[in-house]
Amino acid sequence: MDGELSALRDALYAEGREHDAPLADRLLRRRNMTPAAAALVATLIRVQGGTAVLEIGASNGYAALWFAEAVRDTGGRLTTVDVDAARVAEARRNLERGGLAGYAEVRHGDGGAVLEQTPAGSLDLVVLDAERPAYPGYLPALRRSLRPHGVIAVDNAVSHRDQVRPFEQLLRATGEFAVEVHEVGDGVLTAVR
Ligand SMILES: C[S@@+](CC[C@H](N)C(=O)[O-])C[C@H]1O[C@@H](n2cnc3c(N)ncnc32)[C@H](O)[C@@H]1O
Repeated sequence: MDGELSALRDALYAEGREHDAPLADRLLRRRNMTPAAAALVATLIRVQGGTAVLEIGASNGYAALWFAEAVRDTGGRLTTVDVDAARVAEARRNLERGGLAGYAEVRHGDGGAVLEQTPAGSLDLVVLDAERPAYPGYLPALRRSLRPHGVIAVDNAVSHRDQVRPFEQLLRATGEFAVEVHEVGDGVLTAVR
């Protein structure tokens, strides 16, 4: 692993924890994935050889630094989306600092709309790390845009179990996905098609 990239990620993660600690309003927090959860998803991308990866909820690009590194090595590309323009600018800056801007597109907009525009069967892996109540509404577009053996990864599946459960139940009800919840970081749900 690139030592400078690793040091940048460590610094951003520590800075994010410090930034978030005094903030009562969760929408003002960066709420980065834990390193362990981001590393798990990056490993899935590598094992899968995933080249088309979408993250919904970029924040300042912390987790994107993990996913963009993975797609750099698989010969792919990450698209990461955020509704907040200031965060989009930060994510772009951080990907630039990490030398990974060439492997990632940071889009400003609604992740659901981006999913809707994604060609059928084109995505290898989708990371959901935005507003959890919206996830059930993403399911039709996820089913359309994911390729066979594609993966959906959802953060906070343990820390916010009750908010993720409706989506988990819908995924299981399709009968199309092997669904597991991993007790890594804040909990990562994986659904493999
Ligand atoms: C938990 S943070 C993402 C953290 C990021 N994945 C990381 O690990 O560094 C959630 C982000 O989702 C964004 N967000 C909320 N609703 C969204 C939507 N509908 N589409 C795209 N981004 C959204 C918020 O602005 C916020 O930056």
